[in-house]
Amino acid sequence: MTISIWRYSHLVLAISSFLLLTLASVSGIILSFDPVLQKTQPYRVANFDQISLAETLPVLKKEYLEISELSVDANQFVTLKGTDMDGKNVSAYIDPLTAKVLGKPEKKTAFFQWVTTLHRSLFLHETGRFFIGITAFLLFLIATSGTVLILQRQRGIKHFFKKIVKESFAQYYHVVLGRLLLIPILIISCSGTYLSLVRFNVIHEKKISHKIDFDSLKEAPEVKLTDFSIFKKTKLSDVQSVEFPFSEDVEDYFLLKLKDREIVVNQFTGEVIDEIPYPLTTMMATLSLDLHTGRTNILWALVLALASANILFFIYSGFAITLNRRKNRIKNKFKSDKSQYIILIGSENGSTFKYANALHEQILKSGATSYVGELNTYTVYPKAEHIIILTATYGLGNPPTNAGKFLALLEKKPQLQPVNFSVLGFGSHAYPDFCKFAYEVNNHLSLQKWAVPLTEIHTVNDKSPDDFKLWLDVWSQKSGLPINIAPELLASKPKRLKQLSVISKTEISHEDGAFLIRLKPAGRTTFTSGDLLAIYPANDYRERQYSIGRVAQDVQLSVKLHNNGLGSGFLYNLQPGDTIKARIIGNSHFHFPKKASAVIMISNGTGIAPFLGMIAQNTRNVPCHLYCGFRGASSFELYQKGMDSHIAQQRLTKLNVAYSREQEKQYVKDLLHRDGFFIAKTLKENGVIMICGSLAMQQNVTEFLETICQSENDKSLSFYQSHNQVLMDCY
Ligand SMILES: Cc1cc2nc3c(=O)[nH]c(=O)nc-3n(C[C@H](O)[C@H](O)[C@H](O)COP(=O)(O)O)c2cc1C
Repeated sequence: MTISIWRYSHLVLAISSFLLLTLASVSGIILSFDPVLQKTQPYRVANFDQISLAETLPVLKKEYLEISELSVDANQFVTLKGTDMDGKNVSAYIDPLTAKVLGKPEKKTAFFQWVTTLHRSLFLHETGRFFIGITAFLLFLIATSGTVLILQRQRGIKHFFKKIVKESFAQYYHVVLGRLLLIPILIISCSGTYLSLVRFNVIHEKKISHKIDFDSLKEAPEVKLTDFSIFKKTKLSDVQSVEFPFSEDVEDYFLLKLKDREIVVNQFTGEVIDEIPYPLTTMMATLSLDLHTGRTNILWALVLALASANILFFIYSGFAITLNRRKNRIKNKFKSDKSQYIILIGSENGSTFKYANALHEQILKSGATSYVGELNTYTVYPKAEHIIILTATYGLGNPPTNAGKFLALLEKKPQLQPVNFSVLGFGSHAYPDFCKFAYEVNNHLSLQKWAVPLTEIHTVNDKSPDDFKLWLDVWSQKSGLPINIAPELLASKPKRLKQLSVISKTEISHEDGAFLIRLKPAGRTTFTSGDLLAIYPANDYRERQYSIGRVAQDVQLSVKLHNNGLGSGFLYNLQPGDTIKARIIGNSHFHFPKKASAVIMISNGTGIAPFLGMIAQNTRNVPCHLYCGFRGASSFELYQKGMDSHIAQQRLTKLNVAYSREQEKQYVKDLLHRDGFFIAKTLKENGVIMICGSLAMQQNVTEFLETICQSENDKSLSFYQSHNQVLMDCY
């Protein structure tokens, strides 16, 4: 609940300010180059920070007939206004040590003036300034609500800078850059807000006025300018300006405007007549201006440019995240206890929502009341006439995470009236337990007294819109609700595909055939071993994923050729030189650990693929132990040569191979039993175990690990899993 309030506030603030924020950011980026360009001009003298007023003023007095003011700007360029020895007016940058004229102060270029006005007031004078002020304050609120969202996502301040799980490009960089640029953005927004508050007199800046007792002013003892102690101790770098006495009357004086105070100095004796520190409001306004414009420091100006550019990225990525969420959002017009049609979804990666939402919208269009929810929210629906369940299957025929509680809820909460039900399973024939969870749901429902089967269970292979349509036609006919959804509306084309060319492919030498294929991505692509390659063999919605081993700069896949296998058949038929389009999916939870005392890799069959790359990439020679299982020695032949060279180069410390159909007829699990003590010790000493291969092997291995962790280390397996010491990628 609280997360949605913060998220909602973050979104509302962003929507209400994004247009002005875009203008302010674009103009802000341009303006941050103004101080950079100014500072490259050659008017700042060497050792500026060391020069005192006692050194410079006498020199200037000697070289000029009259001086009215000396000022130092944010670039530390010194400007003199006065009259030269020929009686001509001077207003120029000067060298404070030699009094030489260095150049003429120039006005801002018309372009920078134009952008400054846009940035400050949108050319709308005070009204524009008001809106810009509000925008700065909204930016502050957006940054604050964003920080709270990151804190909630990371579960506390302690984990603020911990790894972010990459769900999508927009989400990942929105959070990562948000954390990085939080401070500059807070500074930009706070300083902008403060300057606006001062401008509109909400914060009142008190003017300084000096009270001078003119009767007490003395002309003696006359002291030379070089000996004025206040001039001696005041450095030019602390000065904003020095106003010179108008005449030689004792009532005229030097007025020093420093960074933090104003000082009135007797022109004859050098005595400090009056000294008033600036009020806090003035100091804050100067600091805000320095921080908001970057005028005092090139590096800070560049940070401001970067932060402003990132505000533009946040606007883009924020909207991309929202649109993505809205796409799969559940939109309910009617409450569940008022609806005739109840659609319940079991989904892990969200694609099933699209089908459920399409059905829901069509039912609503027909004039009936419909409600969509997740399977875990199952309850009693007093007005329900139909329950329609659309669910995916994961793991070894397991429910998706939003459906894990459904079967228990079903037993606990019987419906009070007879309700028709229909189950549609989403799955893939690439997995041995095709749509298993959907079948379980269907079986359990059939046993409920209140449940009336409306259709047979149907299944959708690989998100096929045509399969969905087959079920929809039957359901529509049986329910008497005429509903039509064109399959084209549901078919989504894969996006952001990269071109890869085939470098080499091995042949299959035995009936248990696996082959290695190496592909080179076109252009620069960042990926590493453990990432996934998604291919679209039929150039449609059907996707097949393979674990990548990165070898040199290439993608290497180890693929088992299945009879009529869509993906494996497609890859096997490729020839060197052919090109394919595919998507590389980052899989950061299964990368070779950056820090580990040792790594134990466990695989069976083609699960060895990512490890082949990781071992080849192990140039730091982290101790690596590979436990891999195959049917027979001929299956391992494909990898044997590579392994020998890795051992010779110490990239692999020890190789352990189990053959299930030959020699001792062992499984990987048996090798692990043999080395149980070593495995427990590796975990205890901060080593990492990586598992890749079939889910059945994963189940066996995790059972063994649970036992050995308890008996040897007195810890549960989940302890090591939560410390990223046991990483799995099984299918
Ligand atoms: C890691 C993984 C495991 C899967 N396991 C199974 C499975 O055991 N049985 C099955 O029929 N489909 C399996 N599938 C396929 C999904 O159920 C199918 O793609 C479904 O349409 C995904 O729906 P969702 O995007 O709503 O989660 C699996 C998919 C993945 C990525």
